[in-house]
Amino acid sequence: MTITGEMLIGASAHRGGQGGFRAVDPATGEALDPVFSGGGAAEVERACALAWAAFDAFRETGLEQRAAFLETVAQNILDIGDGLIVRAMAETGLPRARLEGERGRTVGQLRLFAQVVREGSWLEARIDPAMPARTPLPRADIRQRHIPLGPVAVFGASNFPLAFSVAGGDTASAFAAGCPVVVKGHGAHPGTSELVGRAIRAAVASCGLPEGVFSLLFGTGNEIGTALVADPRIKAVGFTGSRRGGLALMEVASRRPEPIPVYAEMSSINPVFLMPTALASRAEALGKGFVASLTMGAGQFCTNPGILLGIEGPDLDRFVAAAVEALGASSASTMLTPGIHAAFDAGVARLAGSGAVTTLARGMACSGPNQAQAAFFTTTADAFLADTELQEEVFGAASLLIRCGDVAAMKAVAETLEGQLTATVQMDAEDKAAVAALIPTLERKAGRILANGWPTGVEVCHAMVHGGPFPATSDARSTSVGTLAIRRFLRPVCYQDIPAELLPEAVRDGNPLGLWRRIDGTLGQD
Ligand SMILES: NC(=O)C1=CN([C@@H]2O[C@H](COP(=O)(O)OP(=O)(O)OC[C@H]3O[C@@H](n4cnc5c(N)ncnc54)[C@H](OP(=O)(O)O)[C@@H]3O)[C@@H](O)[C@H]2O)C=CC1
Ligand SMILES: O=C(O)CCC(=O)C(=O)O
Repeated sequence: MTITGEMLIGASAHRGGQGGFRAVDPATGEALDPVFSGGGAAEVERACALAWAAFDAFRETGLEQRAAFLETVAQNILDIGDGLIVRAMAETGLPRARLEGERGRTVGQLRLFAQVVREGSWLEARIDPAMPARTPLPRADIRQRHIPLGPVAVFGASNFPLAFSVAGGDTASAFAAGCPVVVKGHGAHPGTSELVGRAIRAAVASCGLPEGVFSLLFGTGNEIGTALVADPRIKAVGFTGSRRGGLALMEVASRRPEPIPVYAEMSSINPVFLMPTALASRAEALGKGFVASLTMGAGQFCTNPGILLGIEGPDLDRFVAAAVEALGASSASTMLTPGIHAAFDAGVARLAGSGAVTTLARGMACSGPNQAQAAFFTTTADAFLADTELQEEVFGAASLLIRCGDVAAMKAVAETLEGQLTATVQMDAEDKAAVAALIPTLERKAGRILANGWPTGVEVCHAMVHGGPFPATSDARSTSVGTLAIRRFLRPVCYQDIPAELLPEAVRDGNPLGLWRRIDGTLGQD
């Protein structure tokens, strides 16, 4: 498949009037062909008009047709072949194995949402039959199903060029809900984005769907993203990126005459609690495991273990010694973009320059452009509690160990943390009581609590929560990974005394879709 540098607006490919830009191979600094054109207000207008025109037809597609569409997108992405991986490697500096794995996750995610669509419980059909003889007042016939919100704006993430980008979790869940999608592709990997965009567009055509179900826009600067979120036909936003970017888009969304929900996944430092018995029994293994999680993908995961908490003493010292050794032997890795690399270096310099922080180790020296050396720091619980800046995420392989006096001090630090995507406890059986005391705090702080694992690597499944209180996300009631992500793009509609022939199939008598429905409060397939 050829990469042309055009935007994909419905069925047409389009060169925008804004300045052109090229992707950069972060490993070499070389600009890659072709030149991509950036769009502006005119392209947003066209894509949103098409998305709106497609909405009513797309949202009433049969469950089977919509599921088949998701499966066709998945197959089309696979059919691009190795060219997709090669282009993504050049645009991101990420290694082949990681990108092949990410492609598998992306395709698997689309197929999982196809199963969800077919199964239909996301419609949450409910029927409270009329009770004409009820006294003192009769009850009307009241039925409910969920419908999609409308066209969704999706911002591709820099750090997952496939799984959180053009056909990533936000797009898959919005399509599953029945929402047309307008993607603002990330400028760091436009070629990868175009290839995947063309795969989606081909699926739209071959599945007989209206062209406005999908568009892909590019643009440097904030103009196009702002215009997209402000467009009255956009009804929700999916975003993964910086706290500043997420907050800016939330502001745009809330100032609209009709404010809309923004589901932004932004900033998380993912605390790891090293409980005393676990440290005593396996400090060295924990030190190595921590460094493997920290340095994976140059640390460019929002689930990266950015702080650790442990109790002062010889066991913690053994952990530190093992981590220092492993981190010192870790090679410098290419980061995704010069901007992300510069932000990492600035964040590391900020920590290294803090009077309250000691540098424990740095990774191996850099040997090419945009490479980052992993960094491991330590401070005390008191210093951490006194300086809120120490909580700021450093995106990349940098982590801060907080030395605590006892388990109570660990809990005190946990209480001051901002919202998190994850919280991890490393525990043995003897730590159970202390962990039980910590869990209520962790539940209030994080979307996912893990024991004896590492937070990087999110399973795409039904029970996953990749979310959490602000600033991990803008809406703690949601997840951006896993099948529950579909809920973000749905809303309930109630039908009261609507004639049978006008009711949607999901709530008709006789259950023509064979759904699980709640009838007068009881779940069943009647
Ligand atoms: N926690 C996480 O999951 C992640 C955090 N990050 C953090 O983000 C930093 C920058 O990386 P990046 O991935 O580019 O994230 P950004 O938040 O800077 O950008 C993400 C997307 O949002 C758009 N955008 C950002 N700000 C605005 C705005 N004010 N108005 C309109 N659109 C906007 C960008 O468009 P444009 O490029 O045109 O500005 C881009 O398409 C990293 O250094 C890191 O700190 C990055 C990835 C994941
Ligand atoms: O750890 C993962 O698999 C997902 C991380 C993520 O969502 C992110 O870095 O944006």
